Amino acid sequence: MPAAERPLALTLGDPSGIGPELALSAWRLRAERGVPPFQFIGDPDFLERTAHRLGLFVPVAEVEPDDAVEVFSKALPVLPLPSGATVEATPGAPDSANAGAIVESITTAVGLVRTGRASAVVTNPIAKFVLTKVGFAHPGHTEFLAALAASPGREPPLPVMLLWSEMLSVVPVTIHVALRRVPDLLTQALVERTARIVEADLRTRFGYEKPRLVLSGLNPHAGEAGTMGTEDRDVLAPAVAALRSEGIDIRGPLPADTLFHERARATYDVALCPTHDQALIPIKTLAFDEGVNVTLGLPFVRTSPDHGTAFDIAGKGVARPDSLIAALKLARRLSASNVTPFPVRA
Ligand SMILES: NC(=O)C1=CN([C@@H]2O[C@H](COP(=O)(O)OP(=O)(O)OC[C@H]3O[C@@H](n4cnc5c(N)ncnc54)[C@H](O)[C@@H]3O)[C@@H](O)[C@H]2O)C=CC1
Ligand SMILES: NCC(=O)COP(=O)(O)O
Repeated sequence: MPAAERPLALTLGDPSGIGPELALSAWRLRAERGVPPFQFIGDPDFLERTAHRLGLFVPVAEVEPDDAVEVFSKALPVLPLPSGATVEATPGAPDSANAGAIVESITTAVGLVRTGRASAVVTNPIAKFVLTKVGFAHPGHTEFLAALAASPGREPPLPVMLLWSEMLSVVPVTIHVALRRVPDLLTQALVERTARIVEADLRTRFGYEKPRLVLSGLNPHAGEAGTMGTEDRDVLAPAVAALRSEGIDIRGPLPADTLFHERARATYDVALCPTHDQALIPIKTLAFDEGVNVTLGLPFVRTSPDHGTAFDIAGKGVARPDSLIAALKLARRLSASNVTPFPVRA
């Protein structure tokens, strides 16, 4: 089935967070905002109760994956979890009892893409600590999806987190790790592998002819010639030189503090940053409602809103669906382009 005829697979996320209500809002705005057809993967009764509690009229329809697109104009299609797991959740009160359902929703979404019954995975936010508490071994979706994408007996692909918006796109080279571990993890090989994936995916998935990359420094003033830290000079600069010798358009390391003002942003398409917050603070400042988290380096398309579970506002009916809608629309666009899909299994 061509990607355009397949629904997106939208995961449950943390049911105590804002994800389920955002799914309801996105469905209600489907015509007005051009939201592509999606199916929510979770407990249909839970979603119905969520709509009722918020006073929203949203018909929820339990579907088989192949019926979701047809149903979407009339009702919000929900694919129950294959195990039959049900979900009970109090807004703003995360409970690890739901960890199984949260994870099953993600694995089911990937399975649907793998078998050609969904065009892409769109994830609702999860709170990492809720899963970690019950032994989940992955620090976030990004790393878990890479593990799910691994071929039997092979190393998982290196997943790359891209936060994308019309105004700015950024990539944290190290992702969900403590700051004190960054200098050890930030190797020349990691920078080079990350940049190659970014360059290739921006070209083949996003349609940039020759993407312009920059790399921000790790230390103040990009190390000030080695006097404020040596990583910029000894690790980042050699990585940039190697990548440039391969024909990749990348500059740096450049001081991080002057990389995100308007004139600087006009000189590149994506900024790679050594740490999570160096990358995510500028985009969440400039484009919190429009930003989309995209995992590059996978054999399928995965997007997500840029924000988290927002437990402080869950259940209050004030959460903005803009970033989820942007994530659904970008997933549709990327899955319609020339991506190498999973081999379709019968
Ligand atoms: N893709 C994912 O699964 C992500 C998950 N998280 C998780 O979310 C949890 C909470 O993280 P925080 O740092 O508090 O970030 P957060 O994004 O959940 O909330 C930060 C602030 O932004 C507000 N906010 C977030 N989304 C909003 C929306 N759609 N409309 C209106 N206001 C919104 C919240 O009310 C809060 O004041 C963490 O446990 C983290 O692990 C965080 C980022 C992404
Ligand atoms: N801060 C971004 C974030 O935590 C998203 O992580 P992931 O769950 O998409 O890996």
